[in-house]
Amino acid sequence: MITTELARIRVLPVVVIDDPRHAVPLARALADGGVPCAEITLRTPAAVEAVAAVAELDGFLVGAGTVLSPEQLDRVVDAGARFVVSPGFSAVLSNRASRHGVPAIPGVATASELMSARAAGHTVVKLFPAAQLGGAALVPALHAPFPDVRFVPSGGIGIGTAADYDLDPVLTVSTSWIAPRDAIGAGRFDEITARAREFRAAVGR
Ligand SMILES: O=C(O)C(=O)C[C@H](O)[C@H](O)COP(=O)(O)O
Repeated sequence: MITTELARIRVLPVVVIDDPRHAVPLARALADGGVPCAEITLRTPAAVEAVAAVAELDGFLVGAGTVLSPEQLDRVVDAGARFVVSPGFSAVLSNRASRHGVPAIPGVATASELMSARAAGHTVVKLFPAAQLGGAALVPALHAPFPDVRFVPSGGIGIGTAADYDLDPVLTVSTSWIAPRDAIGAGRFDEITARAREFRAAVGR
């Protein structure tokens, strides 16, 4: 199962790719650092091509992020995305993902949003933007009334706070800290491998 794989890897790098030719070296750099997965955000025109390139790699789990519309969802699933992530919850996206049989991880920022997502069948949600909402303390607070839910905290989490999120209800920790956009653009893949290793060590297990 995808969520089991994400939980095992324990870190989900969020990446913004400007040039699709960077996608495969980036994926290899992350895997070399012990983090064989990525969420490629649909924030650049290169994103769908980047998903398709990385989907060809054995042993690498690629998802798409910043999925805002059903049309985008169709496109990334066609390109080979194995899971989709959104900053918020949308029933339309949720239905579309189920139709494709692809796991969707919607973002929630409040208990009400979590109730909507749960009513649509989601038991894995992204907690976004985690740091700005109050940080790691939010996880046990929201987990108490929703013990069946696991969280993917995302937003403002860097190496300084990564260890705070090493909590049982956390499925995996999402961060753009590992692969900054400028490092990808400049081809500093060794640096990305080192950051992957460092962040992975910080979230434990
Ligand atoms: O829009 C989405 O679907 C997203 O994926 C949002 C990202 O999870 C965060 O933007 C990552 O936050 P930073 O680690 O602070 O950069």
